[in-house]
Amino acid sequence: MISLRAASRLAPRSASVRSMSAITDLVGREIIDSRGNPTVEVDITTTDGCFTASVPSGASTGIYEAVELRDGGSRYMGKGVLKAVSNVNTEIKAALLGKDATDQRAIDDVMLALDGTPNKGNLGANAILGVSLAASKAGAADKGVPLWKHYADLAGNGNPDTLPVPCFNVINGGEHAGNKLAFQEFFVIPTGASSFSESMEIGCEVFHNLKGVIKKKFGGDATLIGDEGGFAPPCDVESGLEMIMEAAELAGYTDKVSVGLDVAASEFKVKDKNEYDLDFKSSSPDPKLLLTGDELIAFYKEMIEKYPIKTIEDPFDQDDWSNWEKFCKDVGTDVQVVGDDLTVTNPVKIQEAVNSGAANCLLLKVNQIGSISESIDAVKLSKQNGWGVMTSHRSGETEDNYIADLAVGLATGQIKTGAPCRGERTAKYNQLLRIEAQLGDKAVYPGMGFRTTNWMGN
Ligand SMILES: C=C(OP(=O)(O)O)C(=O)O
Ligand SMILES: [Mg+2]
Repeated sequence: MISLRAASRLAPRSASVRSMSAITDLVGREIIDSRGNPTVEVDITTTDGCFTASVPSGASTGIYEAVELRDGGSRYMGKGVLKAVSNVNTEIKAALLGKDATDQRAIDDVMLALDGTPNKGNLGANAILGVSLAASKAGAADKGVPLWKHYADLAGNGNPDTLPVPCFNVINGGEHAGNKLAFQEFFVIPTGASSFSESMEIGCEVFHNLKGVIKKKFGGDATLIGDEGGFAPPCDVESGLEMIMEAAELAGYTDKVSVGLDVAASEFKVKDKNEYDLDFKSSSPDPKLLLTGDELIAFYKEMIEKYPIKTIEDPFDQDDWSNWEKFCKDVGTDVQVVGDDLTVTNPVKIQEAVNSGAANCLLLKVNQIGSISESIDAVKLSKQNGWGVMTSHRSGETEDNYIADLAVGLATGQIKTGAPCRGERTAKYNQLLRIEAQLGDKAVYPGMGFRTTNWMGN
């Protein structure tokens, strides 16, 4: 026989009978991320149960991101997060016990006030975000709805139906791999698929064929993988794009895929010069690979002519506004120009980029800003200004899969969460397959329409 408590979970509670879901306990702990570095995990207990969330961490972090509190010292080579954990277990816990987990904005506001800095430097964005995420899971459970629906409700986005187009990062370079490749991420994007599940099939088949292409060209050692599960061959930018298209052709999907790049150019801008060093990982850099901003723009345009590139992220350094503006003005109608280090999921930075026309898409990384409510604000501001939004993981990840729900709930239309391998990446893709099944016939896959999705919020 089904218990009353279990029965109550099967149907959404109506607003009139729903009681407040008070937080009765809050516990932070240190766990390990996909790179073997400590990160914060938080349990929130309410009358509905215990809800756990964990916080990701970047390697090519933007200088304007909210503060990720690390302990310093010798433990875990200075990367411990016991200070952030202690902030969860003391100050944040004391402030939130008894608060309603369904009132996400109030919970986040309490923590922002408690921190009292513009960049979460006191409590740590990693402490605040862990609690914010766990609270969102508790809130969804209290309402008896899936997490993606709860996120949609928090954003005023009605009943979302749109799965994101996955940007599979199948070649890793930059700070995410030990190869010579300067650009950080090379995406194969199944824009011609007719459903999310078909996009997974295409992504996986291209990925497997790419392994063969790389092995033939560079040998088996070159098929080792980088931080996000993509291959890390000793190739240059153009041959990376070429090999992805060759793999797509071998898999029979030339007409169904586009490609994209995350250049992560802040990592190789030459300090105080309008120059970018595309050989920055070499001990004796090749001077021919030192490009000015204009030369880099010319190179991007040449690649856009030759390959079906639909999106380019961080083409320039986070402070190089003039090159961003020039580039976006030139190519922004046809190609998505994505702000990551430039905008750091921060409404102030996004507004600056909107005003100057430096980008036309937000990369949504919740730990750059440090709370769910502020992430929703960032998405709303971007959408209101006609931007695209790409939901993103970090290069250091955990098994937590909430970004899949966030991508659907906020109708971002696109997601990047690595290659279709490694558990911390597949956790997100597999959750999207589950959500697609939950939506059934209603599920929409935007394909080429990934830049402008059905957004019901305001
Ligand atoms: C996911 C990325 O890498 P990281 O998490 O290292 O910033 C990125 O730059 O978009
Ligand atoms: Mg990036």
